[in-house]
Amino acid sequence: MLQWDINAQAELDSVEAELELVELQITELMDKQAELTSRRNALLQQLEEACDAAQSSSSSSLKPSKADHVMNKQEMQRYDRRDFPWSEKVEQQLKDSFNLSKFRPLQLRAINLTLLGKDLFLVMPTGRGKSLCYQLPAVCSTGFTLVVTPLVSLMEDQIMYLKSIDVSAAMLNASINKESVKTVMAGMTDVKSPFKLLYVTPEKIAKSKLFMSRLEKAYNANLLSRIAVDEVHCCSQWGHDFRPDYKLLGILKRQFPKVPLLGITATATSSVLKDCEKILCVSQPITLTSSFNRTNLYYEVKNSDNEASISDIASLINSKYKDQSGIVYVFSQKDAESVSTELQKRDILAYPYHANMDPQDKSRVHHKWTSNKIRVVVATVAFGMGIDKPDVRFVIHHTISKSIENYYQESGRAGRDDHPADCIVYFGFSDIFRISTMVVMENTGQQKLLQMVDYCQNFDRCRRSLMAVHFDEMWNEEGCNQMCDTCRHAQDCITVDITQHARQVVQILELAASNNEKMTPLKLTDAWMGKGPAKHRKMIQTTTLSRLKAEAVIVQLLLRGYLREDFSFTPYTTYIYIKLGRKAPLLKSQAHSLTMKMRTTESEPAEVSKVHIDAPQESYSNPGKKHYNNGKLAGSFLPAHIL
Ligand SMILES: Nc1ncnc2c1ncn2[C@H]1C[C@H](O)[C@@H](COP(=O)(O)OP(=O)(O)OP(=O)(O)O)O1
Ligand SMILES: [Mg+2]
Ligand SMILES: [Zn+2]
Repeated sequence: MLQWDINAQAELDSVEAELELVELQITELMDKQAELTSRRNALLQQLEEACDAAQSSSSSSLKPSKADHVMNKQEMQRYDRRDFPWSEKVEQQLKDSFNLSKFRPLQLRAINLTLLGKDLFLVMPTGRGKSLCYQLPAVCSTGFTLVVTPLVSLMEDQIMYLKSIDVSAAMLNASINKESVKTVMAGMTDVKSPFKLLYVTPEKIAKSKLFMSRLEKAYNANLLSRIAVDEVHCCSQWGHDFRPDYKLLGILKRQFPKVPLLGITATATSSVLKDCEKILCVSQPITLTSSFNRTNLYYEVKNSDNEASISDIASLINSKYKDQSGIVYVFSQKDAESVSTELQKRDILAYPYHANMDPQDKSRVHHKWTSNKIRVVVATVAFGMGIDKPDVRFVIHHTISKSIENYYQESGRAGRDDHPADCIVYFGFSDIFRISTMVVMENTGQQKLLQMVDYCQNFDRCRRSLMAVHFDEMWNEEGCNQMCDTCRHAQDCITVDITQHARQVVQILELAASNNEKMTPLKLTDAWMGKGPAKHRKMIQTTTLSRLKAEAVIVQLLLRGYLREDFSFTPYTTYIYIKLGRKAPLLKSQAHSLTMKMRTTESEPAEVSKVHIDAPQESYSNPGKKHYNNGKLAGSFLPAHIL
């Protein structure tokens, strides 16, 4: 090869490397642009609402100009009025049948809107009383309300409750005998309406032609007064609990267009709701969303270390939560059994609950816990929808949830009585990968899991604000009131420069790749800490960080795209390896630096170099300019402990 060719090749390589860096920086900036645009739009909307408020207070009439589904707050308030033709009956039933003295936020508005015949999506936090929004209209209307519910146990609980307050209700599901099915089917077209609510599973609508034809008859006789779809997020595969049969529910609105539909959920982002709108064939429903913020819940994340965390959980239950009720969520059936045994050994009345138990055993545990005969249920996600015990004082996650939606829903079972309650997650490095193998085949499983990991590892922002962003809610800094560990212990965190650590990790992975070797998360951490096989330690800078901090750095690099997970499947198991992520090449630049917030309250002080508190999270400084952190030159290849 000519000298000229060699020079040209070298220059081409360097230009290509630089181009790649520029492209990554453009992607970063575009992400930032998207974030700022969405913030600007939110602020513009806020301003517009403030202007509307000022205008409507200066004129007595409400503007009728906009379509219902895009009404602003002030226009919506007209549906809180108590002078509708049905208002008197609604108030009377609230007190006499439901034994409640007043409405909670948004309940009256939802009830008025559905009684006006509007299609409605209602997004309200867990335990805030969504069921009343279709139960009360049902008793105030002629005919019956069809309620689609995902679980038989959920409908059984509701029917038991309605019976106890003398509201007639019926259900149809696979466990009902033929005779009862006949009676219910006849009741559907009986003008005397022997039941006000009819609960069915989505399968019934998707698969039973006989049922659909009875429904048609009831519709033609004006006896189908309303359709409520509970846990409506199950329609969308972007939601956290997708149920294939929910996808077929569009038939309801297509066949019964005049019947108002009410979709209900505690957890749905706006894109999930848009998807549900399409699937259910409702055009432009009004969406009522109440704040996701449960002000009485204290959110906290602790580091998990298997044995130690069980002892920690037990001593919390035996001290702070003495004689109180709670739930400990675990990852698997095996964990449910082993953790409950460990808690029992420590004198705690704890029972396991998981999907593989007999239905009778499940309802026995549920019932004993509800009636305070046992204190703690150690449960998998199978202990889910429909749990309505008001005085749950703690929900502890022994293992992280697989998404923020799941976590919000599971932790939301605490404090339904509005008294203070704690929601604690034990976050462990290896748990990320245990769950990863479980969700890898799900559409957005990996992305959702990483959002949950970010919730646990982020000491920069209030835990509530992270949830707010997730649920597209505008966040007001005062909304937390020190009711999360990040806000309460902000002084226990410092910003640390992890650039050198990141480079060491990348170096290990490069070395492994050159030896054709795959690194599991455990192998990688071991090699970096100078443990494990000697060949991994050759020629690499081992770290002086504690294991906990080394793991935290690796997680941070995963979250920010410097590392990525790589899966390998066998018929029996799934293996996870760590590989370089798309941002890893950025670390080649001396000017690139990377910081993260770490807790100082762990067993030893952070051994990494501190940086000025308001330094940027990641910076692309001018390569010609030196980048100083606390007087130290960042970006040099000195070993971490010297920095
Ligand atoms: N206006 C009210 N005043 C006092 N208590 C109420 C009111 N409305 C409902 N409740 C009670 C009844 C229930 O015990 C509890 C939870 O109601 P429920 O309808 O089951 O919640 P939900 O459907 O919003 O929660 P989930 O998301 O868990 O299903 O709140
Ligand atoms: Mg509910
Ligand atoms: Zn907070």
